[in-house]
Amino acid sequence: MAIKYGRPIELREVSRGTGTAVPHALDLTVRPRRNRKAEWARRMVRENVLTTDDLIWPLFLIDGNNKREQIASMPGVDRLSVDQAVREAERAMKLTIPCLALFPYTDPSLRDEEGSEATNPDNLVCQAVRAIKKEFPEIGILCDVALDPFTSHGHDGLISDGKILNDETVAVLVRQALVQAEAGCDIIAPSDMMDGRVAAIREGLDRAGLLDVQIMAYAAKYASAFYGPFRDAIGSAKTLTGDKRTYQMDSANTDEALREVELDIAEGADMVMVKPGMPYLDVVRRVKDTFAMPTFAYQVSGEYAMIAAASGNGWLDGERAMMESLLAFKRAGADGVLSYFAPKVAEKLRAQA
Ligand SMILES: NCc1[nH]cc(CCC(=O)O)c1CC(=O)O
Ligand SMILES: [Mg+2]
Repeated sequence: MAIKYGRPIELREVSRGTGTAVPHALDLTVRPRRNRKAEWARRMVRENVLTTDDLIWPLFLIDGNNKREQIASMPGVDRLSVDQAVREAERAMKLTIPCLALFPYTDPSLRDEEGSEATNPDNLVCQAVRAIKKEFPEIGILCDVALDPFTSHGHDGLISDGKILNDETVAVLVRQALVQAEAGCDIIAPSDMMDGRVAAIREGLDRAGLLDVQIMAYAAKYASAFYGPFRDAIGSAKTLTGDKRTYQMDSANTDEALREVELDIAEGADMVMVKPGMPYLDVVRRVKDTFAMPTFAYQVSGEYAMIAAASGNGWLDGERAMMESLLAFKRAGADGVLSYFAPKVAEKLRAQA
């Protein structure tokens, strides 16, 4: 007897010989629709749920006071001055969103070839970390580690003769991670895709006595067209020369993602991430099944923009598409999702509760 999904499928071939009392009814023993017949029944058999605990909310920062600047390619998302970011942290607390992720728009006058503003202990990100932690010590803060918000060329690393220098970049990333951790950041999230940076950052943190600072590695990060609106948001789209394909992954590969994740775990990552999200759900599933690590997905700016734009044009029910897109990450095995929809989702979940 063939067993498929643990169920003896030939049983239903056996004639019941009893028929049905209803005229024209098919003689079906199994009718999957029974379990979908009412809201209570659907709730009862539901396999995956999305909660506010699954959300990490990325915020964009800008210098100034009481300032909110719209980002054209991300309708509904603003760049925020530090005081406004603190207000959003308060909103996150009320909505029980566990963690914020911070990304700076660096003033062009502060960008240079080496991205030196990245290691300034008083840069915008560090200011925001301190300000948020002062008022809301209970909320988690994740800081991205990479040089692209700070370099004049928009790349994540140092460049020489048009080449991204791996090991020299890693040394700078360690210093960037240290200033962020010293400002009070809880999770260091290297998004640069240099080889060996997780081990180097772990060692740097440990030597500084920052033993409890976690590392969430952007372990399988692909060279993607879906980062476009993010690069508008942090102001690197116009200055970026070339592309990032010598360090970010080729979208054709999944075995390579497993090797990248394995290395980052061996180097000391506490959590791993797959990015982008929706076009890479197969990778999320493979990573979760292979390593059983806390696994996150980043629903990136382009994914947000697609849903927001279609919704703005009346082509999609934006709220339903948002909820469905986030539940898909849970189904694929993700433990959580970085999403620009985080506050909207949390509000929706609260309204449903
Ligand atoms: N290294 C920086 C970084 N960190 C997060 C994103 C993208 C996030 C998004 O698109 O929402 C990027 C962009 C990039 O690698 O070019
Ligand atoms: Mg790697």
